[in-house]
Amino acid sequence: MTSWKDNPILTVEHLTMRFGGLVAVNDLSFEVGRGDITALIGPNGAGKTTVFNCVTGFYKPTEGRVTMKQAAGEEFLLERIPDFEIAQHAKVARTFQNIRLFGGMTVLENLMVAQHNKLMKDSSFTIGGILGLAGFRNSEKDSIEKAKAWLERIDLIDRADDPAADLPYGDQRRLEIARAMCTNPELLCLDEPAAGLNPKETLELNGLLRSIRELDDTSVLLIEHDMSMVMEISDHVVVLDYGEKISDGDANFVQNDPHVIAAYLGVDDDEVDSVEEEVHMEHHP
Ligand SMILES: Nc1ncnc2c1ncn2[C@@H]1O[C@H](COP(=O)(O)OP(=O)(O)OP(=O)(O)O)[C@@H](O)[C@H]1O
Repeated sequence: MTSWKDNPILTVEHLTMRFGGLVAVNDLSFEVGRGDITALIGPNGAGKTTVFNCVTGFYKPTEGRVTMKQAAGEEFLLERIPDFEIAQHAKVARTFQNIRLFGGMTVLENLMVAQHNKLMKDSSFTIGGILGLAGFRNSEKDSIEKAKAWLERIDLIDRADDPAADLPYGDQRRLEIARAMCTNPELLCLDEPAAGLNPKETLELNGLLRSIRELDDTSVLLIEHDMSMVMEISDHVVVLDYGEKISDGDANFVQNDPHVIAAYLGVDDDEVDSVEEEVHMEHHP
């Protein structure tokens, strides 16, 4: 199954990222299908975060091309545009490994700040606009409505006026995703969204990600170490090891790929054949 090749929202071609002598990502190509949940996995140091940083404009790749194609057909070469434009114009949003909410602001304010760009644009960046012209007022009302709708969805409407830092960890993670969604992304990039979550919180996260795929026309690209979570919700999994792609397919394909098993077990390449035999034996005893 390779449906992601037929209608990709993101196409990564020959991406290479070097840090001095270290090649963190080497000639990597893959697609992210529109409407899919795609996971980027691999052992520690495989290059996953580096790929994310190239896609979201935090790093300029040494070589290669990253193309974002919006639903309306417009294309953006992400390696050529500054990171703030990637969020605003290309409609790619991201979260980070460590939570980056504004802890002293309320839960609601965190979702309002995310919509700051639109608010400022609708007020024509003027003080008059902000001090009460209809455009700004309407826009502000829309922003509040949107924030409220997201708080309902993540079940935090009762905590709207509490400081974000007072929320339990799992709620902060979901608030971060809601904040990213308030920027209306077509592609949402999540860096280890399940890290530190308990099983109940992971289930809630899965529900949220599925609802985003189904209700918001937003495709999801995530890095994750929690394999059961990845296999449960991903339509497509790309596996990296030492900066190179070693497997690419649906969850079932990747789980049974001896190259993946060998990489996670730390087995050398010349032992892959014997791992393959073992995997085969397990499934066809
Ligand atoms: N800014 C940087 N400068 C130098 N080396 C870096 C930099 N960022 C990453 N690296 C190196 O690139 C390689 C890939 O790192 P990266 O963080 O992308 O891997 P990862 O798959 O995300 O790992 P983890 O699962 O541990 O987060 C590692 O060897 C890392 O030390």
